[in-house]
Amino acid sequence: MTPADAPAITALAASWEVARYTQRIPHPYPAGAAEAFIAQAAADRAAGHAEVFAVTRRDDGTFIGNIGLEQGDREGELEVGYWLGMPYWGQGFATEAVKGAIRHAFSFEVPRIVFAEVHPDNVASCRVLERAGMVETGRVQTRLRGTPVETVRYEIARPVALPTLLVAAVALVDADGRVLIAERPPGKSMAGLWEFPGGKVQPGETPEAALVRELGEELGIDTAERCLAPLTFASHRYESFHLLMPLFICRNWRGTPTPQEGQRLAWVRANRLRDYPMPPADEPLVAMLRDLL
Ligand SMILES: Nc1nc2c([nH]c(=O)n2[C@@H]2O[C@H](COP(=O)(O)OP(=O)(O)OP(=O)(O)O)[C@@H](O)[C@H]2O)c(=O)[nH]1
Repeated sequence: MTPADAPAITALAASWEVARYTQRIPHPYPAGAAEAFIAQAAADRAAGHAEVFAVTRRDDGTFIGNIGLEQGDREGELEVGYWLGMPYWGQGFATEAVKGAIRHAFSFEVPRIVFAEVHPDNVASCRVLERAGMVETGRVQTRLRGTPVETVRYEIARPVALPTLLVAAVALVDADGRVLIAERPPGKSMAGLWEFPGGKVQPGETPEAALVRELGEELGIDTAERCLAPLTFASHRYESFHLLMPLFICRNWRGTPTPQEGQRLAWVRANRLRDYPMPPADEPLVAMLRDLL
């Protein structure tokens, strides 16, 4: 905000429809209040406990409202609050502003949670918070403009960065064009689903070396890195990790694949792979194999 925003604030914040659900906009709106508000915002920002921004229309820079972030009572929590002038309601501006404020808040290390408290009758604002990805977490007894009220609390938590897991996998293809898949044994995650042989790439290992090792350990076969041709890859978000899985194709190996870890094996034509339930990450791979083989 700049002092030049004062006339727009005065004009837009004067309406009761705007002020009624806010904690702080005085009504009627007195002369000098906008200038005082702008000065206070600058002081709060300098002191580091709150930041208030002008919300402006992207195409012409028109001031349309305010959005702010303020330290909550609890450690690691920032409260988001906003208002827009009535001519700018119902056009998605508030949702865009709230999303921007959340992104801004989480660009700093500290906040774990951004929350908002909203009057239950302020249905439009509840929808804005939901569209910005916030969820209702409870009710809070408080006072709004001097009146006791139960507000609705909305929260959004900092997105957790998922580790990327590198797993190498291979489609072993026999002379009849069938592909080998293995069933994940009971007790493992996703037990009962069928997958391509392979496993996690260990630190310091290449995907090819990991596969040569895994094929020995899991299937008792010998293969050479030069017999592994890159085919495609899967990139899939699981709940606790993001899987990055190069899929190789191999038609040459020594020995007969034999389960070394009690897993069931199946040689399947590419167009029958659909009959075997596979992990979600594998679905696009199956389509590619069907086209290839
Ligand atoms: N080998 C293989 N793994 C796959 C496929 N699709 C897929 O989502 N994965 C996932 O990639 C990871 C493979 O890791 P892994 O085989 O080394 O490990 P695991 O889950 O059997 O457990 P472990 O750590 O006890 O060996 C698992 O989370 C598995 O669910 C696939 O087609 N082949």
